[in-house]
Amino acid sequence: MVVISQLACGGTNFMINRWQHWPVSGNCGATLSFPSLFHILCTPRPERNILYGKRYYAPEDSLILSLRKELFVEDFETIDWPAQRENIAKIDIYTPHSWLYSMVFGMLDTYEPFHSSWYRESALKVCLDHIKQDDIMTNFISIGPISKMINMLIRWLEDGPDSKAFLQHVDRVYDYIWMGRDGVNMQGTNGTQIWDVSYAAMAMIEAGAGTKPEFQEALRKAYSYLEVSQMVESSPKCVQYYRQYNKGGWPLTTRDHGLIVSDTTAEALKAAMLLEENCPFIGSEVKISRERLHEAVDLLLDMVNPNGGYSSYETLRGGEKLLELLNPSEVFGDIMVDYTYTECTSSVLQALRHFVDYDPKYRTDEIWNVLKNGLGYIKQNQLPDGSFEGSWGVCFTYGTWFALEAFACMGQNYNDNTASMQVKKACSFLVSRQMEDGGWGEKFASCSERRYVQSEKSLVVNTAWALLGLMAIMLSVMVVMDDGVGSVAVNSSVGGGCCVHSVDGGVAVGDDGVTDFYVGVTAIAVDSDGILTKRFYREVSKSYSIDRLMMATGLRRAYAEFLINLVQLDTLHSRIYFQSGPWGGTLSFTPPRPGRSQQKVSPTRTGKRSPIITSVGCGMKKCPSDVVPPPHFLEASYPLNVILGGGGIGGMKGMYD
Ligand SMILES: CC(C)=CCC[C@@H](C)[C@H]1CC[C@@]2(C)[C@@H]3CC[C@H]4C(C)(C)[C@@H](O)CC[C@@]45C[C@@]35CC[C@]12C
Repeated sequence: MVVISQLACGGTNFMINRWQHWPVSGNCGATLSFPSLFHILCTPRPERNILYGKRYYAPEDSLILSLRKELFVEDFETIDWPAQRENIAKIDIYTPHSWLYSMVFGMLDTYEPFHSSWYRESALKVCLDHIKQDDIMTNFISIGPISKMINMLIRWLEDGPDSKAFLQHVDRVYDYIWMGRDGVNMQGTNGTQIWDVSYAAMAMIEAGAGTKPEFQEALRKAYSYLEVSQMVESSPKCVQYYRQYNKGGWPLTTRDHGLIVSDTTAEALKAAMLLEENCPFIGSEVKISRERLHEAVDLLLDMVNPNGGYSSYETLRGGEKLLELLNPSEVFGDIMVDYTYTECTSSVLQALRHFVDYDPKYRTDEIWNVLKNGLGYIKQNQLPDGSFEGSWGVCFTYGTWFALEAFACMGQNYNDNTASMQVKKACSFLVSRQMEDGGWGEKFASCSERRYVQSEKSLVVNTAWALLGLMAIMLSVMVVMDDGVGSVAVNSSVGGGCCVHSVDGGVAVGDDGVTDFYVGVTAIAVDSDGILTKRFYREVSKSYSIDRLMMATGLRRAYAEFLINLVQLDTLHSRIYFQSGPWGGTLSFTPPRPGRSQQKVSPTRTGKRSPIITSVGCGMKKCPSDVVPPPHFLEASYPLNVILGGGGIGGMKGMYD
């Protein structure tokens, strides 16, 4: 197949070379292993081979001529196309062509004038067959926007402008296209619908929406959407066409698209279970049968890679080192096979771990095996500074959040001293990156430079991820509140100063004595690209009052009072006391002293202690000797500055109350 696809194209045709001016270059590729991620991202696709192999030309008309003038600075006819293959703007070269790539294409250039027409014909037939199958399997949406357009062009050329195939393609152009303020745009995927619905449903459940009548309809619809979107059948041809079988899985976007993703399947499965568990009204009309949930588990168990990790669309195939040498894309790295990722693995572990409790009888031993190996895989990914590099969000904050969620779902937390060294290091990493303003901010450049690049100001999304990671692993105390609003989870951190607490009702509370005051209004939502989870944080003030807090968050008075009637903080890893009473005063405490017992805190507070909210201890009484307090954590009295962040528990609840 490799040979066929290479023979089907060549190196010197002007159309192919023209494509090299685009981020996705036009060379044919080395494999047809459908439908790995690199097929979406880059170029080795049969459709290009066909356009080249058949020498399709559009007749020159005035539009084409004027486009040539617009696009090329030099006279089009005089351009030496073969020489342009390596002529790429510096800014676009992320992965330069390898020696192997240049050599192979050099050889193909030489072969091109003498190529065998018979061999080419049969290779093109195979390519066309793959394109047709791609159209059928994706309902003419195709894997991504690039192959979509080229498939469509080929069906136009092969089948004709009035053909059913071409018209079916036209119908699905709108899955990608949208009108933005800057004109017509095409998105990189036909959406992120299932991913979004799963996360949104889980956020609503966390926020307590499951018991609020006004949210029933939305949650019911979310569940129905998951029900209709699950893949119920794998094509019998998936092996023949190099596809991952997809029965039981969920795609990132829609069922029509059909390409399941491991972590989307995991998140959708988790959401379905949580909806059933937390919403009594779910299941009365529409029900995802137990059998279908089993099919989702089967698919996840089947997608595990030998290293214990999970890829996104398919299992790791092919020799990645060799194939990477044939990466033609220039602008992307590590795309030739679907690698394994901390994030995908973490999502799968969370879903499977939840499933074991949901249905303790189904394939339990196999699931535990996958869980154990999966955590082992994640551990291996830890970098010396404690962080985990993410691939699908920015970047170390995102990866570390997912890693911590994986450790947490496997039972590690600070509450009962089960946090491993890896977890401590990961938390230390996050804590060390907390900025003076209390938040976290990691620049996009982290992804390309592969090192943590801090932003000037903290950022909403990064702050949320860091807090979510810390909260996942450090939940330590639950206190039921007297006004029935909810419960409080209080956490302390390894870094010595910053404590991250999560409070049911919309906020997480942290206090490191220098942090600003943030209020999380926590809608879990999806960002403008529809990809990433967000919790919204709003900076309110450095000094605050109940009224401002209420105004900023929409919290009702009793709850706002509770929040700001916090907190006696008995330093690192230690003890939290809650006090009620009028807000005011300062909080004095002694910083942690490595290796020594914690000092008692003497709050200068007014007001009476609540009979209901009692003091609670949370584990360690001794500060571990390796803890170095951050420089700002000095022995002093501080105004009680608090981070209120979007709590993992019940983010939006405060908003409803
Ligand atoms: C290069 C061009 C122009 C288009 C192709 C882009 C697509 C390959 C990618 C656009 C969205 C992606 C990144 C998609 C987004 C969600 C993630 C994820 C968070 C679910 C992740 O965990 C697994 C991989 C993702 C599915 C992604 C894969 C690649 C895109 C579709």
